[in-house]
Amino acid sequence: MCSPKPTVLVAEKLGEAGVNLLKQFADVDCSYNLTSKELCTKISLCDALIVRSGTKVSREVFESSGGRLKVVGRAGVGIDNVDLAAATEHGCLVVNAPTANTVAAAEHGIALLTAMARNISQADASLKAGKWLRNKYVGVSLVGKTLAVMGFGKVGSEVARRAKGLGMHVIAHDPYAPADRARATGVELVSFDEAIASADFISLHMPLTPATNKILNDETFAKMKKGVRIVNVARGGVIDEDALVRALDAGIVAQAALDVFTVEPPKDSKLVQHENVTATPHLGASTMEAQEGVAIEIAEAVVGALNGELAATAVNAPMVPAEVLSELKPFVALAEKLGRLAVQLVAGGSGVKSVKVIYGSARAPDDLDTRLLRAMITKGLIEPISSSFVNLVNADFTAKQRGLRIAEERSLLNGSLESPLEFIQVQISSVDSKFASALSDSGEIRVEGRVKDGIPHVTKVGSFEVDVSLEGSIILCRQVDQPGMIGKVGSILSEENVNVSFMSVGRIAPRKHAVMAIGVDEEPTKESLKRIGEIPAVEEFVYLKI
Ligand SMILES: NC(=O)c1ccc[n+]([C@@H]2O[C@H](COP(=O)([O-])OP(=O)(O)OC[C@H]3O[C@@H](n4cnc5c(N)ncnc54)[C@H](O)[C@@H]3O)[C@@H](O)[C@H]2O)c1
Ligand SMILES: O=C(O)[C@H](O)COP(=O)(O)O
Repeated sequence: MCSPKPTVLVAEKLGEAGVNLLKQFADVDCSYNLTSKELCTKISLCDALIVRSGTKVSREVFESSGGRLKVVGRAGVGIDNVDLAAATEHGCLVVNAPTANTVAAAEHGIALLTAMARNISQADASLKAGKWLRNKYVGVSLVGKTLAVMGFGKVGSEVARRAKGLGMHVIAHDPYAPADRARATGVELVSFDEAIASADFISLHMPLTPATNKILNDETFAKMKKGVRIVNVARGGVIDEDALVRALDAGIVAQAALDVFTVEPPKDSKLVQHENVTATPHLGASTMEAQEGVAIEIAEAVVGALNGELAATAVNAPMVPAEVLSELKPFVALAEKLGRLAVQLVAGGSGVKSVKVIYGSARAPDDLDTRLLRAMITKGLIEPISSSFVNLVNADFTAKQRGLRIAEERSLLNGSLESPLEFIQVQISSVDSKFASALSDSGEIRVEGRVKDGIPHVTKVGSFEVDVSLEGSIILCRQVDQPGMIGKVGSILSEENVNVSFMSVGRIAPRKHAVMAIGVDEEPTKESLKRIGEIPAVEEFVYLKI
């Protein structure tokens, strides 16, 4: 029998508090040191995967999951070991734990900086080998020296603060960091060339990206002060390691202290064995405190994501602050239902390519983040007509793949600022409709909805005003406006024991055309729908599953 609990595969050692937290909610499989093949085999039985930096979560892993894998949790910061594009394409959310190991990494950076400056590891090894070499291991002082912090993010800024406490003159290079935040720490932001040319010590704290890959190389080493000292607790790949060996041999770089390597564990020992290199095996985040913190942070994020909550630390989906989310929640449901409604009004054979969404709101345009709403409209539009599973993660990607363009527009209203939105309107252009009355005067399918008492309602179909809650399914029916129509349709449905939850009639003028919208709790039989269609005044009707 299938377990009702989700299964979480923990593929690398995770702090006990995190594992315990996961166990309250899921079946937890702690299997370490899996080969790629073993991971690919296991993953098809798992709903979530938790890794640190030692596991490559490749495209093959997502493909092997057969769609079951919903969340990858990275128990740490760097997500360069996770194929994010593949995760997004497979609708798999990637979350990380970005803050719990910041201080540990910064402390390790400072530990390497000071250990390198005073030859601690070399002197220790020499003493343990029975030697007493006091002249050989004379170090350099830190006070008054210039430290260039490359990447002034969470770790970089903590390193900067600590280095200032050691009496160093700290400068930083970070193209995206706000200058006032740096200034508040007493750090001047400078250009890349200025940073590397003026530094006595360089400490690397940027992520590994195509732009930072091998950012320290033969050319950049040549621009540095002779005798510069380098610390890397970021990612090995930001340094061209062969070039670093050459720079060390040439004396351009006097010393390096490295916690991270291009390939881990490093295959080529030339760098690690170099006598001017102090090396640790990627220990930046490895303190008891940081690992417990990271484990709890990632376990909470993974459990939340499996419960359908939007993760605050999502890496490949919009992060929506909790207060914004609670405000938007009813509109999220409305958005999806309007998408479902609109697409079911399209006649077979018309390809849906162009959709316009209008958000009616009294709030200023930049006060409404529509990414979540757009994703849910996309889900509503695509899921009823395909086998794709669409979520917040892959909505934009899936729409693009299907050649579906979604344009968004704001309609600025004068109403109350209390609610984030008054209405959402979805238009599908250049298609035929199976319910001609859903076409607006300008020819596109048009449905509009509002939230009333927390419940989504459709309030306009084509040019007709209606009002039906979008809770079950609905029948839209156009007829010549005349007495007794509600009764006739209602009695056909009641004969079939179909409960009518809501009914509303929108008409252009008395005794002209009207559109009746009927909400039903059960699915009417084909026969009863046929009988509704045969009522003489009924001109067209459609049954839509919401
Ligand atoms: N050794 C470890 O165990 C360990 C532990 C934690 C973090 N890390 C690594 O440290 C690095 C920093 O982590 P963080 O938490 O501070 O990340 P962060 O995102 O808070 O900071 C990274 C900073 O780098 C900047 N940046 C991006 N591109 C840059 C470029 N081309 N030049 C200069 N700066 C650039 C960003 O603007 C950002 O401010 C990451 O690579 C992370 O994986 C390693
Ligand atoms: O990116 C990180 O968080 C650090 O590199 C730590 O990696 P780890 O979890 O493998 O120690």
